[in-house]
Amino acid sequence: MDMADPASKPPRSAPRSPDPHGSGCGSPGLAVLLDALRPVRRQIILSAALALTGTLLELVPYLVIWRIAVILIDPIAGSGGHAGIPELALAGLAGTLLRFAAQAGGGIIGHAAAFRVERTLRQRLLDHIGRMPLARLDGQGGALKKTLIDDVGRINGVLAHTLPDLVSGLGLPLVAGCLLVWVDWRMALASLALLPLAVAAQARMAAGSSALFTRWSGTEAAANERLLAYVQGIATLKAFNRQARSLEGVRRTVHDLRDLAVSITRRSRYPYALFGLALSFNLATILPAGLLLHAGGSLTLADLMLFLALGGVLTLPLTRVVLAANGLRQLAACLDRIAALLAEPGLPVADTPERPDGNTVRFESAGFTHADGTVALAGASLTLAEVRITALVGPSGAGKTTLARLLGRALDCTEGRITIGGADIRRMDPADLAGRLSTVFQDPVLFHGSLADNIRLARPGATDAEVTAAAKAAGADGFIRALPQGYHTPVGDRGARLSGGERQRIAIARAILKDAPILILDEATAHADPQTEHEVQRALARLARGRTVLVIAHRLATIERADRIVVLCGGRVEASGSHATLLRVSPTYAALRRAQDDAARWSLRGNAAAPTEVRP
Ligand SMILES: Nc1ncnc2c1ncn2[C@@H]1O[C@H](COP(=O)(O)OP(=O)(O)OP(=O)(O)O)[C@@H](O)[C@H]1O
Repeated sequence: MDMADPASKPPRSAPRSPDPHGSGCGSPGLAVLLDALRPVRRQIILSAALALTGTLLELVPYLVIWRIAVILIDPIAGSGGHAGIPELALAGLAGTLLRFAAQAGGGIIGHAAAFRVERTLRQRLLDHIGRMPLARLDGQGGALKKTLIDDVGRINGVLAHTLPDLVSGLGLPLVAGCLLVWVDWRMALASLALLPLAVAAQARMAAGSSALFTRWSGTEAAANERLLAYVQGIATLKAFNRQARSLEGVRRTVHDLRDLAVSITRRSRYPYALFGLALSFNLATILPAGLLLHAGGSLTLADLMLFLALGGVLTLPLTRVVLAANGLRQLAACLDRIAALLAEPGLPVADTPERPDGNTVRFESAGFTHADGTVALAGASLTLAEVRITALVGPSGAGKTTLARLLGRALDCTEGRITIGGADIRRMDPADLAGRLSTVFQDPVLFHGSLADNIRLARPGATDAEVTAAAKAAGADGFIRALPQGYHTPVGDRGARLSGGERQRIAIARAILKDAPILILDEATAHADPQTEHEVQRALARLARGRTVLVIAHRLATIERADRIVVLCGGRVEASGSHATLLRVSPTYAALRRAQDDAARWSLRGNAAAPTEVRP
């Protein structure tokens, strides 16, 4: 393959389709659901069958009472004695026990399958998110949470509850209706006489409901977003005494939600009342029709009793169907969101990965332009020599972070390319690339778990001794041991209970433990105090030995001893060389140096000259 021509073999894109197994069904959301259901389809069918069986067994007591009534009071059909009643009573008891067994069994199997689908789908989404360019995920925390937690959770609810409700809500009226038609079709018609009213009321409620549901989802999302922003920014808002004003915005969105709920309720109150009445008040038609037919001698008392008991509740389960239909409508929106996320393209992966020869990193006219057209890196060419420290400096916005993100494939170059040991990183096995890189970010994230767990993240199989050695080398062992639970101390969200400098030392310990051949230090010592910084610098110097190192630093003092300093300005490499050389040849470097000297002399009493401005 010609490495000079990156276009010679375009990398294969990760599948865009949310239907990789080819469910062949029109809606992407439905395809996702069918795909997720495939491994548990037997359990789902069994759970639905048991739900239906349990529902049909609900009819047994009615039938038993009816047959007993026939025996006791019907002079023609009954035998006149009590023969058969004990058997019927036993059948009633057995039917009831079986009904509980079927419903419990169906519930257990359905829940187990639903949780399995939930877990599998969530894992699939997490894997997919892991393959997506990080830039695509920036600022998407709220939406991702909604899809990963709420939408996937709703699928669980539908499989475990809505589906059995739907099966029983449709099955019971259908079978009971057939039975009643068989007993007496005229009375069956009387039992269903109010059904058209219920259907009309439901149609009235359904008209325009999907537009309302979309409006509701939008208003709810806006309220959630405002609330989340308020809670996350409460410290800053308090500092500027703006919490009342910001809370007003939250209150407004919550009020919008309330107003919408009220208007939806108002709009549907009469149809809803009519719907409930029509389904639950069959006696209004059964009783007069039954009495008339009984008086006319064409309906036995036992049959009249059956219709009064069973006909009265015949259509009631249809309310479950309506609720289930609402649940399914909401599920469709959830599935669409899940399918849309799965349809987001992942970073392209090569069919036949290339293996780098060494760890020299080359940026070859590497450029990156954001979707909004902002050029973050405009064709930068530089080499990170193996076993050397290359420092990257430049004013804010020059593209330093972008360059580091491109190397880790958090983003892919929109022009040019990056190679490691001669291999285009887009054609490397992602695991190989990840294994070769260690990054210490400006603001490292610590996860739930102990401090030891957080260090071990870099190498899950590391022994306690290796974790401690890494922490010692990072200058973290001292403060960790000073904590009451030492290495077992739990860490809160984003390591909130540790200071910035402490979090950074944990991140450095991770990098030390990972022992990757290429190291990216993004302002790694920014939070450290002078004493700690000295320790950390020594640890980093030890760690850097024998590795390809890229240091991104604003404080020039920390990188003066780098093997080579590269000055980035406006997304391009302006110059590179030693500190002394750059002071002569790079106006940006000289300006940065002056700005830093100004800052060092600056005091709160305001005796310094105006700070030097450095433009990207
Ligand atoms: N998501 C984004 N969308 C659009 N433009 C962006 C985005 N992220 C960064 N940029 C822009 O890209 C340019 C380079 O940003 P980058 O973060 O790489 O600079 P930097 O040199 O690391 O800056 P700093 O030293 O302040 O961290 C900047 O102009 C920045 O505003």
